[in-house]
Amino acid sequence: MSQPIFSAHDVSKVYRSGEVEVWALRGVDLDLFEGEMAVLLGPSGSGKSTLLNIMGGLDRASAGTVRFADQELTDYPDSRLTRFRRDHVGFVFQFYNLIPSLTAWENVALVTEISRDPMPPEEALSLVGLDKRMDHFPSQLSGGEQQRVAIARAIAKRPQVLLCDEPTGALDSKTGILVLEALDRINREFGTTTAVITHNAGIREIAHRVFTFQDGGITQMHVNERRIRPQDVVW
Ligand SMILES: Nc1ncnc2c1ncn2[C@@H]1O[C@H](COP(=O)(O)OP(=O)(O)OP(=O)(O)O)[C@@H](O)[C@H]1O
Repeated sequence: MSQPIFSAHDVSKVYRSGEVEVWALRGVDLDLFEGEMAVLLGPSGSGKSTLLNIMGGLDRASAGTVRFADQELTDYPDSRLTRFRRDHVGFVFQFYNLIPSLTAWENVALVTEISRDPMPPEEALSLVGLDKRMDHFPSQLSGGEQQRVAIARAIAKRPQVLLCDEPTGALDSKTGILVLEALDRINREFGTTTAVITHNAGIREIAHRVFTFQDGGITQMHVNERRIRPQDVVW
């Protein structure tokens, strides 16, 4: 770990609906270092997803700045933000958003066809342990396997950053651990900077650093002296 690849500085986000204002983020600072695995914890509504979406270019801050490497994202027009997202960021969400009528291989190929320097879909699927399931449709796969297809789809374009919002939220412990193993492997082998939002406090121990959110702010940052392997996570 050396340089921050992401720097969010004094980021606030206000959602307005008529007279009502919701402050989702209140002046948050967060750096993510190249190659780091970060876990974001905190109660529902504390602002975790909002910050991840802003860093990944899916949403915009109301105030503050976000930098990625040497790019200042804050004032990018939509077209440039879309390009940044496409070129550099992989997203994994709680629900896998696979296309049901396409096989695992085809779901991944959809992304590799429009990427600049992708790995072949079969390589991405092999990295998440699904080399034997490439021709299966989502309905023929378990929840954990579908999530691993979603991870393969996210990493196939070789993103520098992987942003994961509750990737194990819909999974039991056994399949959840397989999903964490896939994320851990990609982080270690490719040095992909990875941020994982979770409600499962046991997962914190696989991270280099753990950020705890409360009421739209980060109230604690903890450095793990020793990271544990996903298979040793106590669910
Ligand atoms: N589009 C929106 N319009 C209005 N309010 C929103 C919107 N998106 C989020 N919020 C509010 O912003 C606050 C932060 O939401 P956010 O989803 O970032 O929290 P979170 O910590 O990720 O929660 P969870 O763990 O439940 O996903 C919440 O009060 C939420 O209701």
